[in-house]
Amino acid sequence: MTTPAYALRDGNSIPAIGLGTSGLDDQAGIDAITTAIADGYRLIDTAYNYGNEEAVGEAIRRTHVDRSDLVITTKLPGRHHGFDETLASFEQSRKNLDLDWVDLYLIHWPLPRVDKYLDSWRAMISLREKGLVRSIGVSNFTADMLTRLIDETSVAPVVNQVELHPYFPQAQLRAFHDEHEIRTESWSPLAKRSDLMQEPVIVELADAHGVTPAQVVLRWHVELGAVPIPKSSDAARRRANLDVFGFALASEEVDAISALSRGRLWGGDPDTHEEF
Ligand SMILES: NC(=O)C1=CN([C@@H]2O[C@H](COP(=O)(O)OP(=O)(O)OC[C@H]3O[C@@H](n4cnc5c(N)ncnc54)[C@H](OP(=O)(O)O)[C@@H]3O)[C@@H](O)[C@H]2O)C=CC1
Ligand SMILES: O=C(O)C(=O)[C@@H](O)[C@H](O)C(=O)CO
Repeated sequence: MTTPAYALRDGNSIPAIGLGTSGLDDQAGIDAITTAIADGYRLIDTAYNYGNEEAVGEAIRRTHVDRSDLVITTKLPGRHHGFDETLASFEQSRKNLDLDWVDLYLIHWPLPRVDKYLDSWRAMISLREKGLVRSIGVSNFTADMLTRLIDETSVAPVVNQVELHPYFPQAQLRAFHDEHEIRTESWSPLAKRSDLMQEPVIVELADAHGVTPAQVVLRWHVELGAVPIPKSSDAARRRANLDVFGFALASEEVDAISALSRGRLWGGDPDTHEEF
């Protein structure tokens, strides 16, 4: 199954859907990620703080898919913000993954109180110039934080990975992304541990299109131009999550799903949330 891809502002590309790996650890994680790649996933999302970069690296070694066909994302943890600290942290992630390069490197959380994300961004620019990272981006950044990065360095992130699902559509931030050629990536795209899959509008659209509620939700992300990275420990559900390019949602159906908006599901306000 070939997944469509989007061109990024830096000349690279990103698949239109990826695999989230938070919680896919140890041998079970290796097996899940290896199977997911064999089933067609080409974008794999991990982070230093997930503690599974080694598992992702082992899955890449086991797969028969060419390394250059994969987009591997990892993220800088909050405790390693700062120029030199970022360079050292990246090197640790690269060794954990056992890769010659990382395709997409993100600042995991901005930590504005610490106020070192600009130093880290400058370090990430240098990593890209050295060819150790193909693309650089951020996660959980606000429009004001993105504007600061652009104004101070003239280098815009190619991606901002943010909490995004029908309960939290982030229309204003997505509009800012579109205006600045920043690709929106959706974390927790299925609004894990919520009642989203039982929402009547989701169930009715799933019946109308002959797909599952989760496929309706993931197609909603695609219609918005966002890149969802759903995580599943189950092979059948991972394959179903990937299979969302054989149908479309009309604009009024997209709007009906977006009307479920009610705010963040967790306390992840970028201006105050701190993860180190
Ligand atoms: N940058 C950041 O700050 C953050 C990044 N992330 C990234 O986003 C990824 C995805 O987000 P995550 O928080 O894991 O949650 P998701 O929104 O992807 O939901 C995952 C949950 O949904 C279930 N699920 C998956 N597929 C289906 C399906 N087809 N039908 C029904 N249930 C399904 C999974 O259960 P099961 O496994 O049993 O299928 C799991 O419990 C993470 O793995 C991580 O990579 C997440 C949070 C923050
Ligand atoms: O999973 C991630 O990448 C995270 O950053 C999480 O800790 C995230 O903050 C979350 O799950 C919020 O509930």
